[in-house]
Amino acid sequence: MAIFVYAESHDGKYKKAGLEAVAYAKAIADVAGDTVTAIAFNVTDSSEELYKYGATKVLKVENSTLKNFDANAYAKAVAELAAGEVVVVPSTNDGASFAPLLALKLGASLVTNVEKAPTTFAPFTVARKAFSGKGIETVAVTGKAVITLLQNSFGAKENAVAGSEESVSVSISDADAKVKVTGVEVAQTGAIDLKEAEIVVSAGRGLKGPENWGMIEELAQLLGAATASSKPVADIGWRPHAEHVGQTGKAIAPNLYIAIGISGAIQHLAGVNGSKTIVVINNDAEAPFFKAADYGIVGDAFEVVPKLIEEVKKLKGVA
Ligand SMILES: Cc1cc2nc3c(=O)[nH]c(=O)nc-3n(C[C@H](O)[C@H](O)[C@H](O)COP(=O)(O)OP(=O)(O)OC[C@H]3O[C@@H](n4cnc5c(N)ncnc54)[C@H](O)[C@@H]3O)c2cc1C
Repeated sequence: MAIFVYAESHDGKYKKAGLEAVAYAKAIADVAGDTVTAIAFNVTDSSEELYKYGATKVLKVENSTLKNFDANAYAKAVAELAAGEVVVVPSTNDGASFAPLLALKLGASLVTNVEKAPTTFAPFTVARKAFSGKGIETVAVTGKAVITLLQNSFGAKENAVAGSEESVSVSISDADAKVKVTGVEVAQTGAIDLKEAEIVVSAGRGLKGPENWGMIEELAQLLGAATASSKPVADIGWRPHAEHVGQTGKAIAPNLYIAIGISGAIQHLAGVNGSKTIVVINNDAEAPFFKAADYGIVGDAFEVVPKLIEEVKKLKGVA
Protein backbone atom coordinates (compact mmCIF):
# COMPACT_ATOMS: atom_id res chain seq x y z
CA MET A 1 0.00 0.00 0.00
CA ALA A 2 1.82 3.15 -1.21
CA ILE A 3 1.48 6.09 1.19
CA PHE A 4 1.79 9.68 -0.03
CA VAL A 5 1.73 12.84 2.04
CA TYR A 6 1.51 16.52 1.22
CA ALA A 7 4.28 18.18 3.26
CA GLU A 8 2.88 21.68 3.71
CA SER A 9 5.28 24.59 3.80
CA HIS A 10 5.21 28.36 4.10
CA ASP A 11 7.78 30.68 2.56
CA GLY A 12 9.93 27.69 1.64
CA LYS A 13 9.98 26.23 5.15
CA TYR A 14 8.13 23.11 6.25
CA LYS A 15 5.25 23.84 8.61
CA LYS A 16 4.84 21.86 11.81
CA ALA A 17 1.53 20.57 10.41
CA GLY A 18 3.42 19.24 7.38
CA LEU A 19 5.96 17.41 9.55
CA GLU A 20 3.15 15.97 11.68
CA ALA A 21 1.42 14.70 8.52
CA VAL A 22 4.66 12.98 7.47
CA ALA A 23 4.96 11.37 10.93
CA TYR A 24 1.36 10.17 10.64
CA ALA A 25 1.97 8.78 7.14
CA LYS A 26 5.01 6.93 8.50
CA ALA A 27 2.86 5.34 11.21
CA ILE A 28 0.49 4.07 8.50
CA ALA A 29 3.41 2.87 6.37
CA ASP A 30 4.93 0.97 9.30
CA VAL A 31 1.76 -1.03 9.80
CA ALA A 32 1.16 -1.48 6.07
CA GLY A 33 4.78 -2.54 5.49
CA ASP A 34 5.42 0.22 2.98
CA THR A 35 7.25 3.54 2.70
CA VAL A 36 6.26 7.20 2.64
CA THR A 37 6.61 9.53 -0.33
CA ALA A 38 6.29 13.22 0.50
CA ILE A 39 5.25 15.91 -1.98
CA ALA A 40 6.67 19.40 -1.41
CA PHE A 41 6.08 22.64 -3.33
CA ASN A 42 8.70 25.39 -3.67
CA VAL A 43 10.58 24.38 -0.51
CA THR A 44 14.04 25.66 0.33
CA ASP A 45 14.37 23.59 3.53
CA SER A 46 16.54 20.51 3.27
CA SER A 47 14.74 17.19 2.64
CA GLU A 48 16.60 15.91 5.72
CA GLU A 49 13.77 17.56 7.66
CA LEU A 50 11.31 15.08 6.15
CA TYR A 51 13.58 12.02 6.39
CA LYS A 52 13.67 12.73 10.14
CA TYR A 53 9.89 12.20 10.34
CA GLY A 54 9.84 9.11 8.13
CA ALA A 55 9.69 10.13 4.45
CA THR A 56 11.79 7.76 2.36
CA LYS A 57 11.27 9.77 -0.81
CA VAL A 58 10.70 13.51 -1.25
CA LEU A 59 9.26 14.74 -4.55
CA LYS A 60 10.24 18.41 -4.84
CA VAL A 61 8.26 20.63 -7.18
CA GLU A 62 9.39 24.09 -8.27
CA ASN A 63 6.45 25.81 -9.93
CA SER A 64 5.63 29.52 -9.95
CA THR A 65 1.83 28.97 -10.02
CA LEU A 66 2.07 27.01 -6.77
CA LYS A 67 3.80 29.90 -4.96
CA ASN A 68 0.38 31.17 -3.89
CA PHE A 69 -2.23 28.76 -2.61
CA ASP A 70 -5.01 27.85 -5.00
CA ALA A 71 -7.17 24.83 -4.16
CA ASN A 72 -7.64 23.71 -7.77
CA ALA A 73 -3.96 24.04 -8.71
CA TYR A 74 -2.78 22.31 -5.52
CA ALA A 75 -5.27 19.45 -5.92
CA LYS A 76 -4.26 18.97 -9.55
CA ALA A 77 -0.53 19.00 -8.73
CA VAL A 78 -0.80 16.52 -5.84
CA ALA A 79 -3.12 14.28 -7.91
CA GLU A 80 -0.48 14.10 -10.67
CA LEU A 81 2.15 12.83 -8.23
CA ALA A 82 0.28 10.81 -5.61
CA ALA A 83 0.18 7.39 -7.23
CA GLY A 84 -0.83 5.54 -4.08
CA GLU A 85 -3.74 4.15 -2.14
CA VAL A 86 -3.53 6.66 0.72
CA VAL A 87 -2.76 10.39 0.58
CA VAL A 88 -2.39 12.26 3.86
CA VAL A 89 -3.03 16.03 3.94
CA PRO A 90 -2.78 18.21 7.07
CA SER A 91 -6.11 19.73 8.10
CA THR A 92 -4.81 23.29 7.83
CA ASN A 93 -6.82 26.01 6.08
CA ASP A 94 -5.07 25.12 2.81
CA GLY A 95 -5.17 21.35 3.30
CA ALA A 96 -8.83 21.29 4.28
CA SER A 97 -9.65 23.42 1.20
CA PHE A 98 -7.94 21.31 -1.44
CA ALA A 99 -8.38 17.79 0.01
CA PRO A 100 -12.00 17.39 -1.28
CA LEU A 101 -10.92 18.40 -4.80
CA LEU A 102 -7.95 16.05 -4.57
CA ALA A 103 -10.22 13.15 -3.57
CA LEU A 104 -12.45 13.96 -6.54
CA LYS A 105 -9.53 14.04 -8.97
CA LEU A 106 -8.12 10.74 -7.63
CA GLY A 107 -11.51 9.02 -7.47
CA ALA A 108 -10.75 8.49 -3.78
CA SER A 109 -12.86 8.60 -0.61
CA LEU A 110 -12.31 11.58 1.66
CA VAL A 111 -11.90 10.98 5.40
CA THR A 112 -11.64 14.26 7.31
CA ASN A 113 -10.57 15.12 10.88
CA VAL A 114 -8.59 11.96 11.53
CA GLU A 115 -6.47 11.96 14.68
CA LYS A 116 -5.25 8.37 15.14
CA ALA A 117 -3.50 5.80 12.97
CA PRO A 118 -5.74 3.27 11.18
CA THR A 119 -6.52 0.03 12.98
CA THR A 120 -6.70 -2.29 9.97
CA PHE A 121 -5.99 -2.08 6.25
CA ALA A 122 -8.37 -4.57 4.67
CA PRO A 123 -10.47 -2.51 4.48
CA PHE A 124 -8.65 0.66 5.54
CA THR A 125 -10.35 1.46 8.87
CA VAL A 126 -9.75 4.66 10.75
CA ALA A 127 -11.42 6.76 13.47
CA ARG A 128 -12.33 10.39 12.82
CA LYS A 129 -13.69 13.21 14.93
CA ALA A 130 -17.37 13.67 14.13
CA PHE A 131 -20.52 15.48 15.24
CA SER A 132 -18.67 18.78 15.83
CA GLY A 133 -16.10 17.01 17.96
CA LYS A 134 -18.70 15.46 20.25
CA GLY A 135 -18.06 11.93 19.04
CA ILE A 136 -15.71 9.58 17.23
CA GLU A 137 -16.81 7.81 14.09
CA THR A 138 -14.97 4.77 12.75
CA VAL A 139 -15.05 4.45 8.97
CA ALA A 140 -13.95 1.64 6.66
CA VAL A 141 -12.80 2.76 3.21
CA THR A 142 -12.78 0.60 0.11
CA GLY A 143 -10.34 1.78 -2.55
CA LYS A 144 -8.17 4.91 -2.38
CA ALA A 145 -8.40 7.33 0.54
CA VAL A 146 -7.50 10.98 1.04
CA ILE A 147 -7.11 11.66 4.75
CA THR A 148 -7.03 15.04 6.46
CA LEU A 149 -5.13 14.92 9.75
CA LEU A 150 -6.25 17.19 12.61
CA GLN A 151 -3.39 19.47 13.60
CA ASN A 152 -1.63 18.74 16.90
CA SER A 153 -3.54 15.48 17.28
CA PHE A 154 -0.99 12.82 16.31
CA GLY A 155 2.12 14.83 17.10
CA ALA A 156 5.21 15.51 14.99
CA LYS A 157 7.01 12.36 16.18
CA GLU A 158 10.47 11.79 14.82
CA ASN A 159 11.01 8.41 13.17
CA ALA A 160 14.12 8.82 11.03
CA VAL A 161 14.75 6.89 7.83
CA ALA A 162 17.35 7.09 5.07
CA GLY A 163 15.75 9.08 2.29
CA SER A 164 16.34 10.58 -1.12
CA GLU A 165 14.87 13.49 -3.03
CA GLU A 166 13.83 13.90 -6.63
CA SER A 167 13.00 17.10 -8.48
CA VAL A 168 9.82 16.58 -10.43
CA SER A 169 7.61 18.79 -12.56
CA VAL A 170 3.84 19.04 -12.77
CA SER A 171 1.73 20.35 -15.64
CA ILE A 172 0.33 23.27 -13.68
CA SER A 173 0.15 26.73 -15.20
CA ASP A 174 -1.53 29.98 -14.21
CA ALA A 175 -4.69 28.85 -16.05
CA ASP A 176 -5.14 26.18 -13.32
CA ALA A 177 -5.21 28.76 -10.54
CA LYS A 178 -8.81 29.89 -10.25
CA VAL A 179 -8.17 32.40 -7.45
CA LYS A 180 -5.45 35.00 -7.97
CA VAL A 181 -3.84 36.76 -5.03
CA THR A 182 -3.90 40.43 -5.98
CA GLY A 183 -2.53 41.87 -2.74
CA VAL A 184 -1.33 40.86 0.71
CA GLU A 185 -1.64 42.95 3.85
CA VAL A 186 -0.08 41.44 6.95
CA ALA A 187 -2.12 42.44 9.99
CA GLN A 188 0.12 40.85 12.60
CA THR A 189 3.64 39.47 12.43
CA GLY A 190 5.47 37.23 14.84
CA ALA A 191 2.26 35.94 16.44
CA ILE A 192 2.06 32.21 17.16
CA ASP A 193 -0.24 30.38 14.76
CA LEU A 194 -3.32 29.41 16.79
CA LYS A 195 -3.80 26.03 15.09
CA GLU A 196 -0.16 25.07 15.54
CA ALA A 197 0.27 26.39 19.09
CA GLU A 198 1.28 23.97 21.85
CA ILE A 199 -0.28 26.27 24.45
CA VAL A 200 -3.36 28.48 24.01
CA VAL A 201 -4.61 31.13 26.44
CA SER A 202 -8.25 31.85 25.67
CA ALA A 203 -10.76 34.24 27.18
CA GLY A 204 -14.46 34.95 27.00
CA ARG A 205 -17.15 37.39 27.97
CA GLY A 206 -16.14 37.06 31.63
CA LEU A 207 -13.32 39.49 30.80
CA LYS A 208 -15.96 42.30 30.57
CA GLY A 209 -14.28 44.31 27.81
CA PRO A 210 -11.41 44.48 25.30
CA GLU A 211 -9.42 46.79 27.59
CA ASN A 212 -8.84 43.82 29.93
CA TRP A 213 -7.00 41.63 27.42
CA GLY A 214 -3.60 42.98 28.47
CA MET A 215 -3.25 40.30 31.15
CA ILE A 216 -4.32 37.57 28.68
CA GLU A 217 -1.67 38.68 26.20
CA GLU A 218 0.95 38.95 28.94
CA LEU A 219 0.25 35.44 30.19
CA ALA A 220 0.28 34.10 26.62
CA GLN A 221 3.59 35.81 25.90
CA LEU A 222 5.19 34.42 29.06
CA LEU A 223 4.04 30.90 28.20
CA GLY A 224 4.91 31.14 24.51
CA ALA A 225 1.22 30.63 23.79
CA ALA A 226 -1.26 31.78 21.16
CA THR A 227 -4.35 33.73 22.22
CA ALA A 228 -7.92 32.64 21.44
CA SER A 229 -11.45 33.71 22.34
CA SER A 230 -15.05 32.59 22.53
CA LYS A 231 -17.40 33.49 19.69
CA PRO A 232 -19.34 36.35 21.32
CA VAL A 233 -16.08 38.11 22.11
CA ALA A 234 -15.17 38.09 18.41
CA ASP A 235 -18.73 38.95 17.38
CA ILE A 236 -18.76 42.11 19.50
CA GLY A 237 -15.37 43.07 18.16
CA TRP A 238 -13.34 42.72 21.36
CA ARG A 239 -10.99 40.34 19.56
CA PRO A 240 -10.32 39.48 15.89
CA HIS A 241 -12.40 36.69 14.37
CA ALA A 242 -9.21 34.78 13.61
CA GLU A 243 -9.05 34.01 17.36
CA HIS A 244 -12.55 32.57 17.66
CA VAL A 245 -12.49 28.85 18.50
CA GLY A 246 -15.37 26.40 18.54
CA GLN A 247 -17.93 24.81 16.31
CA THR A 248 -18.14 27.85 14.04
CA GLY A 249 -14.56 28.95 14.61
CA LYS A 250 -11.21 27.18 14.56
CA ALA A 251 -10.83 23.64 15.92
CA ILE A 252 -7.62 23.34 17.90
CA ALA A 253 -5.85 20.58 19.84
CA PRO A 254 -3.00 22.15 21.85
CA ASN A 255 -1.19 20.39 24.67
CA LEU A 256 -2.54 22.99 27.09
CA TYR A 257 -5.71 25.08 26.76
CA ILE A 258 -6.32 27.72 29.43
CA ALA A 259 -9.91 29.00 29.36
CA ILE A 260 -10.52 32.20 31.28
CA GLY A 261 -14.04 33.59 31.85
CA ILE A 262 -15.56 31.20 29.29
CA SER A 263 -18.74 29.32 30.25
CA GLY A 264 -17.94 26.14 28.29
CA ALA A 265 -20.99 26.02 26.01
CA ILE A 266 -21.12 22.90 23.86
CA GLN A 267 -20.40 24.94 20.71
CA HIS A 268 -17.19 26.25 22.31
CA LEU A 269 -16.13 22.82 23.55
CA ALA A 270 -16.58 21.39 20.04
CA GLY A 271 -13.50 23.30 18.93
CA VAL A 272 -11.25 22.71 21.94
CA ASN A 273 -12.09 19.29 23.34
CA GLY A 274 -9.14 17.76 21.49
CA SER A 275 -6.80 19.68 23.84
CA LYS A 276 -4.58 17.33 25.87
CA THR A 277 -4.95 19.32 29.12
CA ILE A 278 -7.66 21.89 29.86
CA VAL A 279 -7.39 24.44 32.66
CA VAL A 280 -10.51 26.48 33.46
CA ILE A 281 -10.63 29.73 35.42
CA ASN A 282 -14.20 30.84 36.18
CA ASN A 283 -15.87 32.56 39.13
CA ASP A 284 -18.95 30.35 38.85
CA ALA A 285 -18.34 26.89 40.32
CA GLU A 286 -21.33 25.66 38.30
CA ALA A 287 -19.89 26.78 34.93
CA PRO A 288 -20.23 23.81 32.50
CA PHE A 289 -16.57 24.13 31.44
CA PHE A 290 -15.45 22.60 34.75
CA LYS A 291 -16.92 19.24 33.63
CA ALA A 292 -14.47 19.20 30.71
CA ALA A 293 -11.52 20.54 32.72
CA ASP A 294 -8.45 18.63 33.89
CA TYR A 295 -7.73 21.45 36.36
CA GLY A 296 -10.15 24.11 37.53
CA ILE A 297 -9.78 27.31 39.50
CA VAL A 298 -12.97 28.83 40.90
CA GLY A 299 -12.14 32.48 41.21
CA ASP A 300 -12.26 35.96 39.76
CA ALA A 301 -10.11 36.14 36.63
CA PHE A 302 -8.99 39.63 37.64
CA GLU A 303 -7.43 38.17 40.80
CA VAL A 304 -6.33 34.75 39.53
CA VAL A 305 -4.65 35.73 36.24
CA PRO A 306 -2.32 38.41 37.73
CA LYS A 307 -1.27 35.87 40.40
CA LEU A 308 -0.64 33.28 37.71
CA ILE A 309 1.47 35.80 35.77
CA GLU A 310 3.46 36.55 38.93
CA GLU A 311 4.13 32.83 39.54
CA VAL A 312 5.13 32.14 35.92
CA LYS A 313 7.49 35.13 36.06
CA LYS A 314 9.08 33.73 39.24
CA LEU A 315 9.48 30.30 37.64
CA LYS A 316 11.05 31.83 34.55
CA GLY A 317 13.17 34.27 36.50
CA VAL A 318 11.57 37.23 34.69
CA ALA A 319 11.37 40.54 36.52
C1 LIG B 1 -24.95 27.66 16.14
C2 LIG B 1 -24.06 28.21 17.22
C3 LIG B 1 -22.69 28.14 17.04
C4 LIG B 1 -21.84 28.66 18.02
N1 LIG B 1 -20.48 28.56 17.84
C5 LIG B 1 -19.65 28.96 18.83
C6 LIG B 1 -18.26 28.81 18.72
O1 LIG B 1 -17.74 28.35 17.71
N2 LIG B 1 -17.48 29.22 19.74
C7 LIG B 1 -17.98 29.75 20.90
O2 LIG B 1 -17.21 30.11 21.80
N3 LIG B 1 -19.31 29.90 21.02
C8 LIG B 1 -20.17 29.53 20.03
N4 LIG B 1 -21.50 29.72 20.17
C9 LIG B 1 -21.98 30.47 21.34
C10 LIG B 1 -22.06 29.62 22.59
O3 LIG B 1 -23.30 28.96 22.65
C11 LIG B 1 -21.92 30.48 23.84
O4 LIG B 1 -22.93 31.47 23.81
C12 LIG B 1 -20.57 31.17 23.96
O5 LIG B 1 -19.53 30.22 23.86
C13 LIG B 1 -20.45 31.87 25.31
O6 LIG B 1 -19.32 32.67 25.33
P1 LIG B 1 -18.62 33.02 26.72
O7 LIG B 1 -18.41 31.78 27.48
O8 LIG B 1 -17.47 33.90 26.41
O9 LIG B 1 -19.71 33.96 27.40
P2 LIG B 1 -20.74 33.70 28.56
O10 LIG B 1 -21.66 32.59 28.24
O11 LIG B 1 -21.34 35.02 28.84
O12 LIG B 1 -19.86 33.22 29.78
C14 LIG B 1 -18.97 34.03 30.48
C15 LIG B 1 -18.37 33.20 31.58
O13 LIG B 1 -17.45 34.00 32.29
C16 LIG B 1 -17.62 33.76 33.68
N5 LIG B 1 -17.16 34.97 34.37
C17 LIG B 1 -17.81 36.17 34.50
N6 LIG B 1 -17.06 37.03 35.18
C18 LIG B 1 -15.92 36.38 35.51
C19 LIG B 1 -14.77 36.73 36.23
N7 LIG B 1 -14.61 37.97 36.76
N8 LIG B 1 -13.80 35.81 36.41
C20 LIG B 1 -13.93 34.56 35.90
N9 LIG B 1 -15.01 34.16 35.21
C21 LIG B 1 -15.99 35.06 35.00
C22 LIG B 1 -19.08 33.46 33.87
O14 LIG B 1 -19.29 32.69 35.04
C23 LIG B 1 -19.39 32.68 32.60
O15 LIG B 1 -19.22 31.29 32.79
C24 LIG B 1 -22.38 29.23 19.19
C25 LIG B 1 -23.77 29.26 19.37
C26 LIG B 1 -24.59 28.78 18.39
C27 LIG B 1 -26.09 28.82 18.61
